[in-house]
Amino acid sequence: MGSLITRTLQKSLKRPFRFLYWSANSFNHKMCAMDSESLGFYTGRCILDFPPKSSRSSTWYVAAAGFCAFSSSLLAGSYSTSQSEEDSEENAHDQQNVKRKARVVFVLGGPGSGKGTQCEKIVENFGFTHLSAGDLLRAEINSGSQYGVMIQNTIKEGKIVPSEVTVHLLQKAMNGSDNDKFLIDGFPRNEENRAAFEAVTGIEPEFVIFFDCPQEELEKRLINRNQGRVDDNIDTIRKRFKVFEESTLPVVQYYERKQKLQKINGAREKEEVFKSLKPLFLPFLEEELLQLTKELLNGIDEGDYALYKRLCDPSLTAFEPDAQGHLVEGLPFHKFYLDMSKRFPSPSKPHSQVSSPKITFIGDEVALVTYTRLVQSTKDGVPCVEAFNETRIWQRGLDDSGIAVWKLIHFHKSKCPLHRAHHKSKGSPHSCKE
Ligand SMILES: Nc1ncnc2c1ncn2[C@@H]1O[C@H](COP(=O)(O)OP(=O)(O)OP(=O)(O)O)[C@@H](O)[C@H]1O
Ligand SMILES: Nc1ccn([C@@H]2O[C@H](COP(=O)(O)O)[C@@H](O)[C@H]2O)c(=O)n1
Repeated sequence: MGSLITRTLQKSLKRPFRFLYWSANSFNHKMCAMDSESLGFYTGRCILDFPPKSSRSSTWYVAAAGFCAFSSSLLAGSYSTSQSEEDSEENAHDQQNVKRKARVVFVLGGPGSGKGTQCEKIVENFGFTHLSAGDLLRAEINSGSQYGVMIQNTIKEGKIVPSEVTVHLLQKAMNGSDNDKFLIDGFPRNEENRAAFEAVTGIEPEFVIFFDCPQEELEKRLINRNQGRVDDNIDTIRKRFKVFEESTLPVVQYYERKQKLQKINGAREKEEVFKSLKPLFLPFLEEELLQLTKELLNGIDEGDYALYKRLCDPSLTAFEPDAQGHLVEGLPFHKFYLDMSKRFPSPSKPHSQVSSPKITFIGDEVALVTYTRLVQSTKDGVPCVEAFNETRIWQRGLDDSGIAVWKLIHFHKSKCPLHRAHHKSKGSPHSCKE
């Protein structure tokens, strides 16, 4: 086990290091030391108490980081495994990490500040997956986990569960999701949470939302929440406020210093709060629509009618050069061209690129994507390029299973005038229609 930890740490750091970490295969509060130069690994040497007396202790953060590099190699499995299992888990984990890099937004605020309520709205509108650290911990209790009793007691006391448990649950949930955009709610609750998450996942949040709300309002909301939570009683609520001030506010301040904090007044009506959140998430939506448009153009280049049908509304309307000034309705007109390109492929597949895109929203459910499309291909072995101005209108609606999806409802395509200087120069790409 020692060599696995040392290898894992060496691999991720590539420099000599000296680490402290706490024992991760039990909750016996043991701190250990490790030194990469001597490859020494000293277990059982108690250096710090757990939990730390001062949550600001820098040694403690180093300890958290050390532990996290260790626990990352144990991602999905149990905490005690054989050497070969460890190796394959390590590889599997590496592969999962290289598969994609998740983008994360942390959502913080006092207990009852509306984190869960607003996360639901963000999920509906901006395609994020919501991971509530509290919900994951409660699910762990209900799953009959060996840590269930410890988690239950910690929550009842309004205290913070050891980071190794919470980070493990978060990372498992992230790896089990097809999405790459996550709203992580109620996390990081303290500096150890923050350091552990960063060390294990290597992910820094895009930004951090902080709902600011006076305590009297929070207390009122929690007393009225009525969800049967063991911590929604006045005793635990007061303890949670204290933990929030002592442990979570320093994290909020950390992100403020890093200019990643988005402070939102959470003491307003739910809809008003959400209005302030929307501008923060619009860039993600713009990116999604641009990706969708590129996927569609790629499908057209490939002659992939199945993909075209999936992305377009059946009553799609279009103005395009091939329709000679007529408004085309429905998909059959487009199917003809896509089938033709499949049946009689040109010697070189066309390749479309999007230039100077601009995205405009009309309300929450309609977006215009305007750009110049450059289509590269070859004609008689000579590279040629055509340019089109295109506007595509996407509308969001629910699919058969009630999931929000964007569909193309209209497009307008017109050919750009030729660039004289460009197509005269010998040897450079020229218009296909020359
Ligand atoms: N802006 C608001 N105005 C009034 N009530 C609200 C508002 N936002 C949320 N609530 C209500 O307050 C209660 C707590 O909200 P919510 O569960 O979203 O808070 P939270 O921050 O996730 O809490 P916790 O940290 O305890 O999980 C809920 O009953 C919710 O309906
Ligand atoms: N990072 C976290 C998050 C939560 N907890 C524990 O769960 C309780 C409830 O959390 P909510 O986010 O649902 O309010 C919280 O009071 C903690 O006891 C945690 O330990 N670490």
